[in-house]
Amino acid sequence: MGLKRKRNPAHATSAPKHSETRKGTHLYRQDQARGSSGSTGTPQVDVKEHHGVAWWQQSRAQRPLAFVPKGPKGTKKVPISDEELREGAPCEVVRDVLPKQLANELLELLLADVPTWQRGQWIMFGKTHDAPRTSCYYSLACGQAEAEDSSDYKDVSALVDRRNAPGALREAAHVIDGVVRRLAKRLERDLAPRDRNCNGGWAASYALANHYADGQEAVGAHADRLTPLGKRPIIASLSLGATRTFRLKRAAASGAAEGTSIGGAATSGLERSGGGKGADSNKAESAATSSPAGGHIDSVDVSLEHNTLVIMWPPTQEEWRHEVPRSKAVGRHPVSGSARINLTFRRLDPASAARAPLCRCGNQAVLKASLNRRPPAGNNAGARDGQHAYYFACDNTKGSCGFWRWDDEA
Ligand SMILES: O=C(O)CCC(=O)C(=O)O
Ligand SMILES: [Fe+2]
Repeated sequence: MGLKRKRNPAHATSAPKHSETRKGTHLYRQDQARGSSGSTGTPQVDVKEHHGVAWWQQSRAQRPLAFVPKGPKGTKKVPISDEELREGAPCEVVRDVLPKQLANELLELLLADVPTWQRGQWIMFGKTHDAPRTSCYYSLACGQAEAEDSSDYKDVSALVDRRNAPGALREAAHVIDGVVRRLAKRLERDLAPRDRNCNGGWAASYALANHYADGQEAVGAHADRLTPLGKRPIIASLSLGATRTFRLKRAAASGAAEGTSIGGAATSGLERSGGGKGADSNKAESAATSSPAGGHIDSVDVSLEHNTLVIMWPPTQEEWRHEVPRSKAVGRHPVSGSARINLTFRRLDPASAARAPLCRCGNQAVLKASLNRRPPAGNNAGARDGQHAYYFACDNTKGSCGFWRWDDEA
């Protein structure tokens, strides 16, 4: 706090520009350029040029970060621009989001904290497994971590503890709140009323931190829990350290049948869908339907470089799944090496958490979105945004009691 930092253009324009003159940038970019010839973790691309400029000559701002699969098997990756990503998927990337010095300081500070983070656990067929990453919650609610109700969290596991965010993390959250609110202006009417700028705008109340020591650590395909965040949440995801691939797929395109639900998968259950074991293998599934022109995207890989923010706008958690697959090609960072830290900035919606009924097991049921989008006859579930029907269901991974109820919130 209180440190003088250079102003970042990302905070002032909707298409942040890379500053060639920013102090300290030059050295770092040389390092990135070295990495880009082989080890940035960027997906293998079959083209050498994008928008007429050779790959290695492109500045960080021009270099495409998003790639869609092409060809019948989806093995080729075609770069798309930031605008094409924004048009084809409900998410966008902001490069160099934090002042460089703050991003580096935050990385070092969190790396020092990492040995105290814990592995979440998940249960499959009655067996408990350790998550392939370590995690921790940082509360941004003004030093209130102890006072908050632990049942409000549970994105990961009751095992993962919460602590008050250090100053640099609060400062980063403040910058990110501002960036999200600025970019949210054009989406105002698609946002949940609580997040609209006319109601004061979105602000993160906590950050879920994940540490991936190397390319063997991952998170499987999932949607983040709606229960603690409410319907149509905004989630802002900051990457620090090594470069990894963030894969987004439409839930319907990843094999979900009509009526399939999404949005209730706890991170503790993520590995069920493949992140634990060679998640790269599901690459080809939706390849044929992705448009490199950006009009319609079913699947996209985003290369997450140090200090890049991905904003998942609604309805990402309702309609898409995201993952960080295992990978041999991790783009090393000068400070963290092969390790990557991710912070997902989220806003708790205590009213949403409080509405979840108890299932017959006596646990809080989870809120899920139905992908078939049809509110049931005679029920106003889903009528509020006209897009999704929502329901509550038992979340007991050791054996469901079968509890299920439409959410009829008007
Ligand atoms: O590491 C990432 O980029 C994603 C993490 C994530 O999806 C989660 O914590 O829910
Ligand atoms: Fe997630």
